[in-house]
Amino acid sequence: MPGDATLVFIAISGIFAFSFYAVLVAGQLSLGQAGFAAIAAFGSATLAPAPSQVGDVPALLIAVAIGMSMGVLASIVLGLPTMHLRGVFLAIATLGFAEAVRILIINMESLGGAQGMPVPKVVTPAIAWVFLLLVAYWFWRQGPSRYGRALAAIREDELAARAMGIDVGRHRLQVFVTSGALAGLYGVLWAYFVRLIAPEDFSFTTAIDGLVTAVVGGSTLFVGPILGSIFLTLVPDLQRAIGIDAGWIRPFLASLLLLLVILFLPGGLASLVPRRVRMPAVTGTDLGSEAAGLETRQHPADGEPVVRLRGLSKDYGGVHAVRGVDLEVTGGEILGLIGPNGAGKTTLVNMISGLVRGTSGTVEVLGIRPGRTAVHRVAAAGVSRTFQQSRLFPRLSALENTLVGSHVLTRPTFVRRMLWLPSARRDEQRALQHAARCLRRVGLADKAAVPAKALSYGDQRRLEIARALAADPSLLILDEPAAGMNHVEAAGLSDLIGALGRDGLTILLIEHNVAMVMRTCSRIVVLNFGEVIATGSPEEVAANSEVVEAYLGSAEPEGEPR
Ligand SMILES: Nc1ncnc2c1ncn2[C@@H]1O[C@H](COP(=O)(O)OP(=O)(O)OP(=O)(O)O)[C@@H](O)[C@H]1O
Repeated sequence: MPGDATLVFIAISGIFAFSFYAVLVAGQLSLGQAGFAAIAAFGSATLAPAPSQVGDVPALLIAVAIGMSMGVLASIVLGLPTMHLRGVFLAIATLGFAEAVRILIINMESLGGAQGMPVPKVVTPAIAWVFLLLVAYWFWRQGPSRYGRALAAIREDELAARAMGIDVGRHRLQVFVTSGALAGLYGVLWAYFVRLIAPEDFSFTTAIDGLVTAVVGGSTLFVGPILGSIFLTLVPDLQRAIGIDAGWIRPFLASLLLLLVILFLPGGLASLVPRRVRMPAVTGTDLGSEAAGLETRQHPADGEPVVRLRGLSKDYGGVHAVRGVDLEVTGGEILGLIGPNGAGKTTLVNMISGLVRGTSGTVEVLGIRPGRTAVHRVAAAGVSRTFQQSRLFPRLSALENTLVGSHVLTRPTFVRRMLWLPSARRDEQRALQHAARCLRRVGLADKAAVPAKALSYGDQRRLEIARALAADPSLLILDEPAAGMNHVEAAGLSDLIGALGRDGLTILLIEHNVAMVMRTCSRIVVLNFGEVIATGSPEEVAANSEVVEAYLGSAEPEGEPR
């Protein structure tokens, strides 16, 4: 049976690991937690009333409130200027912050300098574990909520998450602040347990310990940090039990484990825990938001303008990718966009969905101005898309991918899930049913539980469509959805697109499979060297000599020029 100190260390290292987990679930690597913990530890020890005055538990609770608030404040101050940084750049910037805090504290006489300051010992195993369980509860409820899924989507593919209507900047700051609050909690619990806190307690190695614990335990399932902490805290105990008392063994083992986990078990120990994906029973096939009981969306009526481009151009240095395109797409149209490789098709739809800003000209889509409006707002307005190179969330199941697609239609559920309110369950159930219907519509109902990365290429293309459909879009943009599909699959896809069009959806289809475009679209626009060279019905376009010369002339016998 582990001793009291071991129990406390497991709990508080677990909390510290959760402060890394909080950001890792959103794919963010930050190493400033030791700095937040130091600010919270020294701040609360200085400002909170003494336990002898107000009692142990009240003193600790006040210290926790002070420490966590300081962690939140510090993370906002650090987060605002650094949130645009990604990957290793954010890690370096936050590490620099933590070191600056440590050096500042060493030089502050009032905080005891390098010697540190004494703090009364108040934390017991019971107190530490109550805090750990509260934190674990938070992440348990967060995981399958709309917020938790949005974070997982950001981790898997930030650009695709934006295109699904997720406000990536806000979510990244939120997890950073959560991480600051938890690091603050860790700092206070540490201070009120070890009796003497010193700046060295919050050094670079402390941060690495927390990170290793989170990564070894697993950064995609909430039990990960607890597993990691139990494992790594018990190593010294085990060493002592078998009579090896060398101090280097724990850091050595931790580093070795980190290497092994990264190489062979990227999901950490938590990935050994089996996960369930519940496929809800589905009724009906209507994919509209109203039918799904989700936020309702008003689609443009037939003939109403959906997209209006005026003199739209995009230059990349000397490359004129798109030149002076004028185009209107109206409600209920299935518009095909064809042209040779490099003609500017993807650049054009990137401008329509707001991913790329035009060099000149105007874009108006569903009453908003993509390029001047954040990508997630364009998605929220009803523009949904697939990508030329599949951009699914690889480690999420097909059902979860589709649920993320419904982000813009669903209401937040995290806080209500924490409070166990029935309305949250109801909302989640509706979202699940809607997602399941979208999967069924594209023929993937039996693949709901399969991670996107394990699907066949054709299924991945279909899943992208299901994910885009889940937003109940007013404009659906499909960028080469049939690429890599065989003739039978492409014909099935063409039927699906036709059926969606008959349901009133406005669709913009980029495709090199000309036979499919001719069969599916009501109107076709042909681009060549960034310019529109023809617009008209499939028959008109097929008969246009300029189009035949620029593109169709190179058609292979089966009608699939590349
Ligand atoms: N980010 C970028 N930076 C520089 N040049 C770019 C960029 N994106 C596209 N281009 C160039 O713009 C031109 C149009 O590219 P785009 O991908 O839009 O064509 P496309 O018609 O979609 O081609 P494909 O059929 O091969 O997908 C090409 O010459 C391409 O090299």
